Amino acid sequence: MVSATRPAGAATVPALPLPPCAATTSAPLAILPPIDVPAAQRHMEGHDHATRAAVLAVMAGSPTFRLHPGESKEVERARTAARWAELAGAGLFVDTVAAADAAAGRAKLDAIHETASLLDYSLCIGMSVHFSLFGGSIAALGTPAQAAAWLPGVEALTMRGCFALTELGHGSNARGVETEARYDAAADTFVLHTPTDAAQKYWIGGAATTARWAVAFAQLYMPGEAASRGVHAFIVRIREDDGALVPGILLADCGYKVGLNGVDNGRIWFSHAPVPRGHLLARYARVDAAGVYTCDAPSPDALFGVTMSALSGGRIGIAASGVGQARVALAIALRYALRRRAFAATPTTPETLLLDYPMHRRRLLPRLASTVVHQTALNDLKARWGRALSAKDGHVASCGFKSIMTWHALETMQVAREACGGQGYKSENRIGVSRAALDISATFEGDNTVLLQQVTKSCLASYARGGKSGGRWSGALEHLNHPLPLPPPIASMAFAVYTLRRAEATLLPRLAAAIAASAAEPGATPFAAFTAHQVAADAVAQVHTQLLLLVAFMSATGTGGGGGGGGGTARVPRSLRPLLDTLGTLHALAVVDDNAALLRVGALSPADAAAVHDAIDGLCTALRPHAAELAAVMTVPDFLLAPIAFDVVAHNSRARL
Ligand SMILES: Cc1cc2nc3c(=O)[nH]c(=O)nc-3n(C[C@H](O)[C@H](O)[C@H](O)COP(=O)(O)OP(=O)(O)OC[C@H]3O[C@@H](n4cnc5c(N)ncnc54)[C@H](O)[C@@H]3O)c2cc1C
Repeated sequence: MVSATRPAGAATVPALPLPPCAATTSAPLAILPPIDVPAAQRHMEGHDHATRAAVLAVMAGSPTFRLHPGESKEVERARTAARWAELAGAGLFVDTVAAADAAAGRAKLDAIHETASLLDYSLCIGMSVHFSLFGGSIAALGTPAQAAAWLPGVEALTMRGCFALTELGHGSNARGVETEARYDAAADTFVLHTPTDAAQKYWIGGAATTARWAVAFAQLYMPGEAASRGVHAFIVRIREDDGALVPGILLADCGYKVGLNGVDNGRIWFSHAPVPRGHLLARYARVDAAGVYTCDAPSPDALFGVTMSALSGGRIGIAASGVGQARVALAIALRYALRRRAFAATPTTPETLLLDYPMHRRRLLPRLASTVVHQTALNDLKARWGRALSAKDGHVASCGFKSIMTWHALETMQVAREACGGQGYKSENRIGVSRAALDISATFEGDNTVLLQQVTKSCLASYARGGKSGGRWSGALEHLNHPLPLPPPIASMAFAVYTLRRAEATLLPRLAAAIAASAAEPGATPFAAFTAHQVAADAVAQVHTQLLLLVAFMSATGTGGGGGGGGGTARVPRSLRPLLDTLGTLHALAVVDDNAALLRVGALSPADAAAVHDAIDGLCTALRPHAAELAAVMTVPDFLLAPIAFDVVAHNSRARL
């Protein structure tokens, strides 16, 4: 995607000059002081700025990182591998998964994955399967001795791994995987076996060609026992270092996908494959030299919960890649809308810039505002992860944020591609191709719909706990203890918080009562009782997650009155407050406008709904003069944009044929 009309790649994020045709055809007054773009870009990046700059420098400086859409999966895989090797060659992975300071190592890795994802989602996912899922499983589920033995090889890429949880027959219901690990006391090994074709491991990133090792999840059977001790994780060699097959392992390629073809997803069958006893990741459950099994969790179900929640940090990475790609799409679409003209009022007047159409602003600017809010809330979550956040709150936030943010990103990319018209459909203009790759983010690392059920279940548990303690609720449900105050002004974040809380105060007790009534029916199970009310449960999760997001943004930025009790980091420079206040308000209005449940439960009156709807147009119009700066706030270097973000006519000139 090298273009004579585009600037050569730059290692740092440049300030975006206002294009000459960005003058408005109508001229609304600016509501903000000039935006402090460099400060806003640092805010969007959040952390590890030097690492991000180093990744960008490698990407900008190497022909390996130029884009070539439409290649075969073999060529794409080879290119992804070459890109990964160049990043490794630049020493970027030193002090990541094997770092003495695990939190700093994780933050550095996040920065590398997020920056790579701006260019190539396959590169991001290939790396994150190896480092965060394979290495992350060893770190989270292994003993300190296992971590010390294996993580240096993971970091140095001498122990290439994949993450083998999903089976053809069991994806979302990972607890139901059928792969067996039977402990053989005489040989002091586990024997891994795939009992049926439905139990083959499926979609395993890296398994088709690159991985030499897998963390494989299997039901553990101890000698003489018919019942499984639950799902356990094993480190299994699936190929020799030279790529040769190993006995007992059969591997196959998943073939072409809708996108993400730079990742070699594969299938794995185990055929009575022996695995040394010391290769069971043994932080929470173990078999000792005498063949005795012990587990720190009270039941196989509890062990599964601990095992999966240890991995929930990976969902934050998926959310972050989504937000990053929404930023790229918005930067491209906004810049295009500041150059492209269509229709004139009279034959003698210039045609109108796309961004001077109210509808065009309405499609792009609320999404841009939400993208900034999501990025801020995510940066705040990462800063608090493992420190000022309980495991339960982290799990809820990671499930909810991943779902809302990846759906938002996918819709935003679709809108951005349409906003660029036919040019948006051209591969070289990136948005559609990136959207196809990102599409999978809605269903992997936890299917979004299923993840939102986790959010609701946690809300229901907290609600029941509060009820049992005499109607005293805590944490995110603390607002249920107080009557709601008078409604704040409509064009404010506080109004959205007020409205979402009103809705939650109705939806959650109503759902709890409905599930309790179903559970009291003869022969009912907790599963059936919850399932009967899944649709209402989804509305609770949507409202709860939007609240978490907005409150996190307000407390992390000190805007909108602080947001009522979020544990945010509030470190943003003063110069950014007006921008963040305005974008936060626009996002808040859009959330209320989009959520029909608020009207259904009477948390929002039809008159207020109409006022919210109109206020969005007002803010979009007012932000119009800042559009070029807002495109720069998306923090995408020029070399990661697309030809349509520059002079599309020059790029397509006859002279360049
Ligand atoms: C490109 C790609 C890469 C992947 N990489 C890996 C990897 O490296 N390692 C790995 O282990 N896995 C990987 N996966 C697998 C991925 O994690 C699973 O696809 C995911 O968990 C969903 O499982 P499933 O595909 O079986 O869908 P299903 O679980 O069959 O879901 C299908 C649909 O049913 C709905 N549904 C399911 N249960 C419920 C319910 N209780 N209530 C309401 N609706 C429900 C879901 O919302 C979804 O829409 C990858 C998948 C892909 C496509």
